[in-house]
Parts: sequence; C-alpha cells; structure tokens
Amino acid sequence: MPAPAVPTRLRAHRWAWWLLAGLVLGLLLSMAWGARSVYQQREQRYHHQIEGGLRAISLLQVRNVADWRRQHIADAAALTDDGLFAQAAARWHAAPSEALQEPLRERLRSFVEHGGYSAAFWVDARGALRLGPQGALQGTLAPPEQQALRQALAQAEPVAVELHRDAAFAFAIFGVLAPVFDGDTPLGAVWLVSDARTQLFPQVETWPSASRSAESLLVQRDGDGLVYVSPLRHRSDAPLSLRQAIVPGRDVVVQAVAGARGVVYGSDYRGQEVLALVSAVPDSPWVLVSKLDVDEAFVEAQRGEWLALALLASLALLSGGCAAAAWQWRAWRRERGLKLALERNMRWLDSAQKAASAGYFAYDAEHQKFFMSSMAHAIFGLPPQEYMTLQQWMDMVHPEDRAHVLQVHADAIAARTPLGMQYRIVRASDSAQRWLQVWGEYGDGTDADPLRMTGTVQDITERKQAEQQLARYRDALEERVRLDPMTQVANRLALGEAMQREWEQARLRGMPLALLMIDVDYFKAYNDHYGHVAGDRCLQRVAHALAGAVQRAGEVAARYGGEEFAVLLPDSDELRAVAVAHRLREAVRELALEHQASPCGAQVTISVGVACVRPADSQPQEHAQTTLFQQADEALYRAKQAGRDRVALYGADVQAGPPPEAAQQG
Ligand SMILES: Nc1nc2c(ncn2[C@@H]2O[C@H](COP(=O)(O)OP(=O)(O)OP(=O)(O)O)[C@@H](O)[C@H]2O)c(=O)[nH]1
Repeated sequence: MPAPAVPTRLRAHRWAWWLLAGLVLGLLLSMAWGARSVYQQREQRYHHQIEGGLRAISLLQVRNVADWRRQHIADAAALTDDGLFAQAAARWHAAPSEALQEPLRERLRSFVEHGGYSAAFWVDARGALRLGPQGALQGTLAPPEQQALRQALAQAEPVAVELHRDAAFAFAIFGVLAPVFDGDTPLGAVWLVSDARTQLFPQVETWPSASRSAESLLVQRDGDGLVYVSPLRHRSDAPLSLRQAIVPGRDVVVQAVAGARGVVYGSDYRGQEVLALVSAVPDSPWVLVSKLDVDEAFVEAQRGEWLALALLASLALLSGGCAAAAWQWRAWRRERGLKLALERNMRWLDSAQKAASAGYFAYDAEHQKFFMSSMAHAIFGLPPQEYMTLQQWMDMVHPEDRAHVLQVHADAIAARTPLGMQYRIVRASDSAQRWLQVWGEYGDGTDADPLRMTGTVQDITERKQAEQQLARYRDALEERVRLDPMTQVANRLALGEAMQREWEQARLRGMPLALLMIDVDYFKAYNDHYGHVAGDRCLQRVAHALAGAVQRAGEVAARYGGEEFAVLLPDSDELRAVAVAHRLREAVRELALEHQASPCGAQVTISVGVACVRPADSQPQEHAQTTLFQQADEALYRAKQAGRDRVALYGADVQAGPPPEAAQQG
C-alpha cells in the first residue's frame, strides 16, 4: 500500500542552533584555557622539581669533594703536629741508618696502605726525595712541590699542591706537603700524593639516577682561561688537558668560572642546551658544575605530560564516543518504538478505514497528483498504484456533479477553507455509480510547503441509498398521515393545510376561494339496511367518485368525518363552485349505488353546501376560515332541509334538479 506522501518537516529554530554552537565553542575555549593553565602549572612545578633534585646532588658532591680535600689537609696537619714522628725523623737525620729509617718508612707505608694515598715520601728541607715506604730514594721534587715545600716550611703548616700532572706519575695527582720540625729546626716534609682518578673523580662521577646526560664537572680558572679538572663524560680528553678561553656567552662552564652560582641555563662543551647547578667547592679553586640536558630533563617530561594529556583526551573521547553511542542507541530505540507505534496505528487506521469504507489522500496541487491509501484506491476502483492523476479523478467524477465539484474545490483553494462535500463518481473498475463523502483541508501553500490538500474519502453509497429509501418512506408516511385510511382520499389534516396554503395564495392574488361541504343522504338508513361493511364500501366509492371529479391543480377532495366530505376549490367564484357541486352530485349518481331505504329514488345521493370567500388582508385569517366552514355547513344543512340530493349556495335560494349549464361546462 503506498503510504500518502505527507511531509514531516522539522523546522529547527536557527537561533537555538546558534546558541548551542556558541555554548559549545565557549566550552571548548574555556577547556583549552584550563588545560593550558594546568599544563603551565605542571611545567613550572616540574622545573622546580628538576632544579631541586639537581641542587641536592650538587650539594652532596660539593660536600664530598670538600671533605676529601679537608681530609688530606687534616692528615698532613696531624703529621706536622706528631712529636714522636718528628723525633724519629730527627734521630734518622742525625745518624742515617737502616734501623733509624724504619719508623719513618713504617709511617709512610701506613699512609699508602691504610690512608688511601697513592704514594708518601720523605723529602728533606732542600726538596730532595730521601725515603719512600720501600726504602731510600733519590730524586728531587718538581717545581710545584718545591714551591709548596718552601711555603710549608716557612708557614710551619701543610700546603696543598693543586691537581696537576707529573711526569713521575701516570695520572693526575693531588699532593700535600706536611712540614716536620725538630723544635724550630726544619727537618723536611712528608709529601702525600693522591691519585685523583681513583680518589677524587669518583666523588663527582657518581649520580644517583640513571640519567643519560647527567654530568658533574670540576673546573677552575687557569690564567685567562679555564681548565676542565675532572674527566668529561662525552669527550675522551684527559683530565686537565682541556682548556678553554673565557669568552662571555651562554657556556655554563664559562658562566660558572666567571662567578655565576646556582641554577644556570645555557650550553655545554658539546653545544648542547643544559640546565646546570653551579657551586664553588669551599677552600679550593674548583667550581662544580652539575648539569642535565634540557631535552632529557624537560622534553621527555613534556612528552610524558603530552602522553598523559593524550591519555586524558583519549579517555574523554572514549567517554564522549560512549555517550554519543548511548544517545544514538537511545534515539534508535525511540525511533524504532515510534516506527512500531506508527505501523500499529497504520494497521488500526487501515482496519478502521476498511470498516468505515474510508481512505485517506494527499493532493499535491503543484504536480496535480493524489497520493492515496490502498482503501482510497479501492474506493475509486483503481489498482493499488503510486498515485492518481488529476485527470483520472476528473474523468471519474459524475458528469452531472463535475462542474459543482470543481467549483467547490476552487473555492476551497482560494479561501483556504476546509472542504466537505458529497458527489458521485463512476467507479473505474466496474463503471458503477458511487456516492463519495470527501473531507479535505488545504495547507498554507508557502514556498517551503507547496499547496497540498490532505483529507479522507469515504464511499457512502449504501448510506446514501438508505437515506433515499428513508426519504421515500418518510414521504409515504407523510402522505399516509394526510390520507383517510378507509377511503384513501385526503383527511381533515390535509384539508386544513390546503386551506392555509390556498387561502394565502388567494389573498395575495385577490382570487376567490370556494368550499363545498358534502353529506351522503340517509346514510344511517343505508347502514341499517345493508350493514356497516357495505356502508364502508359505499363511502369508499363515493370518496373515489368525488376525488375523481376534482381535477384542477390545488383542488382537494377530503373526507371531513363520518359520511361527510369537503372539497376545496381555489380560484373559484360562486358560479363555478355551484357548477362543480352539481358535477360532484352527478358523479355520485352515476355510481348508481342502490339505496332501497332512501326516499330519494332508491340510489345513493349526496347533498352539497357551497360557500365562497375572497380572502382579504383586513380579515383575521382563522376566523374567516372558520366562518367559511360554518357557511358551507349551513348551506349543506339547508340543502338537507330542502329535501336532500341537491346543492345549496350560502346566501342564495336552494335549487333542485339538474345542474345549471355553466356548472356542466366548469
Ligand atoms: N358504515 C359506516 N357508517 C358510518 C360511518 N361514519 C358514520 N356512519 C354512519 O352514518 C350515519 C349518519 O347518520 P345521520 O347523521 O343520522 O344522518 P343520515 O342518516 O345520513 O341522514 P341525513 O344525513 O339527514 O340524510 C350514522 O348512522 C353513522 O353510524 C362509517 O365510517 N361507516
């Protein structure tokens, strides 16, 4: 069944959409702003965390290096202050023998074996190497140590020889010269030598993290430039071999040597962007630069942040997707529910239409097509198809109704008023004439919604036939109500109505009106003689004869009651009325009904009273009519009195015998 193409246009309110879009945009912007703020806060906090961590490591390393240096000075100072050692040294100086050198060697050996020093030597006050842990030595101190010896003997306290390279050692050494005195007499000094490679550098090489770029550097000023004291993680230069000019710039080591302290951002010896923490090592020329690649410190952290953000965004998207899917599913369920309800309603509608023989349609005025339900197709006798054309419909409308139907449709379109009409069609399938009831309504016919009529069509042929039948019954009944059941002529009700009608006509046209009152003569005697059944039959024949004798339009012959009749004669003056009265009397006589009990010649006769009136506006109508009846009755009475079987005109002498010439002709 082709469903009618009734458009369902959902007109969205444009302003509501704009408002919604604005709200969504505002929400997105505020979310972006919030995310940016959170990100910046987190980045700042992360910077603080990284810098704090770097600061802690730097402090630790600085403390270790400083402690290491202090330990060396403290060991040397303890030796300078050791009186027993000084006495042993004085004894050996006074008499150098194997036996007297043993306490000194023992002491030197303990520094190497238990003090963590790489070497320990006894040097005399002139700087000649005299004794080592293994025995006597020969040689002299290198210039830095010579200078330190002089300084130490002059100050009577230990003097450190900063980290440097010495041809006698394969590694960079740090030394301390501890002067020894016999009273005020300088005897010499003990030279304590440390291997920086195993003793110092590990202090700055150890990092409590698995960072790939973390590095601590000990640097110191060297004339106009600077020198890298500790080994480099990313270069193979030997300690103290890498020198660099102090050129102002972003180099963190240059900044450190130039006096910068604390957190410094800049580049390192690789040209890499680094975050550095610069601290001076107390009581030393060294500056410790602990640094991390910015890439590693922050970019990876940023990557982590982005990852977390991406995770959050994914979660949000997933949640949004789930919500959208849930919403879609709900909408789908709702739509499905509506569809099912619609299908159910359509089935009910179809059933209702079948039960009511009604179909529905939508007429597209632009394309002149009717889209109809299957029931509507059946009503028009068309096979189920997509639509019915306007021409098809017009051809089917009954030719007698066509002009009227088209006019009503045109009026409904023009006035946009609902349409309701009944008309006939010649059904396409069997050419049967059918009555249809159509209800329709035209739309507003705007640009967006072309002119369209929707409505219902119902086959009301059976109802129409029933109505016509009913009308016929009603007419018949109406007729019967105004008929005397026994004689089948009009009764008093019909006579009264005719009197009203004809009176009005006569009054308007100024014409006369006549009333004849008729009574069967000696009818009691007839009944008595022939019986009531015969009496009835007699009355029927008399009535029939009277009715047959009045032929002009508007003339009414009625049974007035019992054996009495009345005849109303419009447009009749007294002359004509008397003539008609005689004709009626003659018509009864011609029946030749035997009446042995009648003194009027052994057959049924009638007496007639005639009265005439010319209705006028001045007369009260009811009263005038009553008067007319009374006058006709009085004339009848006079006819009876005069011997019966005759005509009496009210207000004139009663005549007997045959009717006058004029009456015969009237
Ligand atoms: N059979 C029959 N008799 C009727 C009917 N209606 C009235 N009658 C009789 O008609 C008679 C009328 O009698 P009356 O009024 O005395 O008058 P009449 O005998 O005809 O005498 P006049 O009228 O003076 O000539 C009565 O006997 C009624 O019973 C009817 O429908 N059928």
